[in-house]
Amino acid sequence: MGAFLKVDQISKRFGGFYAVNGLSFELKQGEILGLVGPNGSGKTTCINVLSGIYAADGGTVEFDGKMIHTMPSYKISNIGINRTYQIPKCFHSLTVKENIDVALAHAKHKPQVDPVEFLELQGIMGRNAGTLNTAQQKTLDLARALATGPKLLLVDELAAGLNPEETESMTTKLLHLSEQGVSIIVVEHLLSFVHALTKRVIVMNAGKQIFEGDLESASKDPLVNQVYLGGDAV
Ligand SMILES: Nc1ncnc2c1ncn2[C@@H]1O[C@H](COP(=O)(O)OP(=O)(O)OP(=O)(O)O)[C@@H](O)[C@H]1O
Repeated sequence: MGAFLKVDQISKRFGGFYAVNGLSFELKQGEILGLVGPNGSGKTTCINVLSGIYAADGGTVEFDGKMIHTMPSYKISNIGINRTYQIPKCFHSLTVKENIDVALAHAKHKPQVDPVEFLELQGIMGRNAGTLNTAQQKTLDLARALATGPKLLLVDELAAGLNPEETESMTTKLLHLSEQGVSIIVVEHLLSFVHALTKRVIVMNAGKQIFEGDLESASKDPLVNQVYLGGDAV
């Protein structure tokens, strides 16, 4: 199968500073890619460009046969890319049900899974999102993304704030989505989570890719060790 997502030399700068600087990679349908690297290396900015939060200053992004790098975020969402946020972006004054209903109302694709059942949210549907703990808000953020039936799901530090049991459960769920054909990019500091999800990671530093391969090989790479891992990958 060919590339479903083709990112070619994308750049994003803030003033004169390049947060992402000539990043290229491809992703197949149903594939999971880990995007890792030190703080400030450009991972979230990459996700922000792919989801249309920022327009790229250079380069192209092709998704499912369409060039999307100049599209606004709502159009990108409509064609099947959706995401979670490092700090979940649910509506705090709405209930969990209302939050999911808003996403369902805007969905252009049938969800692959029922987000409520899949993420086991039945017990908190009447709670206001603002009263949820971090793990619950992250799960709700994911539910809202899944309600849109994404073909490409971008998850930004989903495991941060989850306990080991919740992390394991999240791993199983993301693997299930990938088996359903959903491509997933996982931005993550918790490398054991990434390791459980995929053999393919890109290590970023200063806006550029410095390594592509599996985490075990990354741990043996001198540059990755120098800037990021300190010799301890998984
Ligand atoms: N809106 C913005 N305005 C100015 N600088 C920004 C903006 N967003 C990100 N940056 C800068 O771009 C660089 C990359 O940030 P980014 O959040 O993409 O890194 P990251 O790899 O996701 O980091 P972390 O792992 O800490 O989340 C950082 O130096 C950051 O300060």
